[in-house]
Amino acid sequence: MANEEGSNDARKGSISHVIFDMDGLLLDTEKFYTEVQEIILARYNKTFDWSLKAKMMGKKAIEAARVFVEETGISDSLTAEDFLVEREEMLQKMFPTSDLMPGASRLIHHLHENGIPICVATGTHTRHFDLKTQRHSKLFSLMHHIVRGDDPEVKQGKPSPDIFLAAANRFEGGPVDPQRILVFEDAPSGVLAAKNAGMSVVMVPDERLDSSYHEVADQVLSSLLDFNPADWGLPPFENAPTKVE
Ligand SMILES: O=P(O)(O)OC[C@H](O)CO
Ligand SMILES: [Mg+2]
Repeated sequence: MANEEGSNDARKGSISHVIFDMDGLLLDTEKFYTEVQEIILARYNKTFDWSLKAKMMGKKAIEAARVFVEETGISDSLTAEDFLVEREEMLQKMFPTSDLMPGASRLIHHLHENGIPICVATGTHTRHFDLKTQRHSKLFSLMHHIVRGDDPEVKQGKPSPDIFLAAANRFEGGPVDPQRILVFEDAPSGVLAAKNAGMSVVMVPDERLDSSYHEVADQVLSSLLDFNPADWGLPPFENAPTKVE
């Protein structure tokens, strides 16, 4: 991890802005993608596993779809575009049921109440974003801004830094120096994107993700509930979490 090399420690007191990933970090939506991909692959007598999941998660839909059909060897039978059409009906039913990840609400409220500017940078496109967040609009309204994967400034999806640089530009008084930004991510592509943008990253990975993907992150936590703002010079929580918030 970067902090073992010492480069991260100097930054810990200088964080002024926070960028959140969404799928798998704030919202428990990665399970929906996993489920539909398992269903589609079963038709080809193949199984979906976490080594493939690791290569898809966090990316724009078409970029992840290309990885899916190519890595599974089904591209002669199913194009990336047709894969997206096929999974759409299932996803549209699932997304409105999206739950928050543990600790997401508590951390967002804490940073907002303490005047730390926060935003979201998600690879998901606007139509899916609206479905996923429809039960959580109040919480997402605390974000200064939201950058989605179909934003014109996001030419390439994660691990390109485009989305995080666009997010840094849009804070009040932006662009904010990447060295002052802390990113929260769950996906290997997202952690790389944040590092490519010159930012610090707290990774909150699914426990099934291979631990070799943890190495690029500055800090790795098993839950947002474990985040200690004071580790990064941010205002501390006044109370320990008493429940999954
Ligand atoms: O993890 P996010 O929020 O960038 O979303 C990316 C895709 O929609 C899901 O992997
Ligand atoms: Mg994510």
